[in-house]
Amino acid sequence: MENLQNWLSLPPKYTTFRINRLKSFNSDILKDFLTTQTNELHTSVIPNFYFLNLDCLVLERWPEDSLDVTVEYQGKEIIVDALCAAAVLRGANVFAPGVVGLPVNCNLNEKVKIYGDLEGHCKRGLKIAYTGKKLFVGTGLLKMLRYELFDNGVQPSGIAVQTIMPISRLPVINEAIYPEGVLVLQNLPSIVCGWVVDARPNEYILDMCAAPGNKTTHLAEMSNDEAIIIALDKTPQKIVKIKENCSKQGVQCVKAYSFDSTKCFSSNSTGINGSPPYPSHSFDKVLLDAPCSGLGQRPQLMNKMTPKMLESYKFVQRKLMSAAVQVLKSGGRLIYSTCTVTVDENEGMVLWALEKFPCLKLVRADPLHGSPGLQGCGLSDEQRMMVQRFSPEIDPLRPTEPIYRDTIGFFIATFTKI
Ligand SMILES: C[S@@+](CC[C@H](N)C(=O)[O-])C[C@H]1O[C@@H](n2cnc3c(N)ncnc32)[C@H](O)[C@@H]1O
Repeated sequence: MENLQNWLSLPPKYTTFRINRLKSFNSDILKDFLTTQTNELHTSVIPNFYFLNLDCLVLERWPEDSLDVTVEYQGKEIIVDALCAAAVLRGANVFAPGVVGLPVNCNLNEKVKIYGDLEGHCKRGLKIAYTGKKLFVGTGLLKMLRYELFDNGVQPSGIAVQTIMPISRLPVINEAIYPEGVLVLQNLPSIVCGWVVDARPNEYILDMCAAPGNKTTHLAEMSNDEAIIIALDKTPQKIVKIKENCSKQGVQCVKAYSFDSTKCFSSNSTGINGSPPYPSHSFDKVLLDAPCSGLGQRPQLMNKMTPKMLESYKFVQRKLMSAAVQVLKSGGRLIYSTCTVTVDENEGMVLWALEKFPCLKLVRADPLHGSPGLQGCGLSDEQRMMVQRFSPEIDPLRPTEPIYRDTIGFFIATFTKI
């Protein structure tokens, strides 16, 4: 447990991007960008990068002895909320809504020290030094002044601080260095989840909880935009995001609808060419990337999850799984995933589904890159070996490569319908 807690409090040592297979990728753009940053930081070492499985770009952090990022040089302090601080540790800039405190006499482009408010106690708009529990996460250049952030009566947007260097030493890099839609910032296990679905041309695929569409677009791209993909999400505003992402990435084979997927099955439905609900045995593949407690996110600097909230997720997951089983064709594949570490939402859901639906059979969630399922949670060793859990432990049953143990916490299981 202590090992897991430590792991969750730190960011992964890599940044991963998915490369859009529908567009062309030129690695010289990345090399040039890193060379420029390297010169600006007065070092001579360029961070290493490489590819996994053609569509996954892995970018390492600056080696320890190439940069001294621990020195807190003189500079004014900007206070950001814990989520924003976590993003900075992963190499992001500071966006305006994340800023909670900034001294009055700052100038544009002034160097600042970025601190994360660890307890959420800093009052928005604080002008004086914050004395609560805070964590130094990096340095940056101020791009917005106080009046833009707090005083002009509108919700601020845009970059407030351009991060120079997070203490994690991860390169500050985002999708914008490439033409639109070429790169997608995506965690490694989420990319693996796409590989597990393995979308092919002409397959009917349902993505039940799809927003913002990172996996939907991955599936579309791996099928060469030739699968027939239905993307559902309960929240109407999020459908706009899915459509935007499809359009940015040049994806056309996706139809997105705002719908509660627990109700996506109806025996009265006429077919799958329009909006939901759908008849039974409609889809070759169903991806259930379930709403979950999200406890696998890294780094986690603060978490306000209550035991009651934690308990609640399995109920909606069960309803979604029940609908998924109905709309899946016999012989089809159902891929269940979460970005959390709790047994209830992962191994517990597999056990529940196998017991509740005798027509379901657990199969290997290939390609297997994560560790086996947890021991002592009711799954046999054979079943543990079929699922993948992304976590820091080394399991002798299937030791995994270091990069797959330094990801966010994640879980993937695959079923087929008999
Ligand atoms: C883990 S996120 C999905 C991430 C997405 N698959 C991706 O890779 O970009 C879970 C999503 O489920 C949606 N959701 C929650 N309950 C739902 C329901 N009953 N029906 C459909 N979508 C739901 C949430 O709005 C949220 O966008």
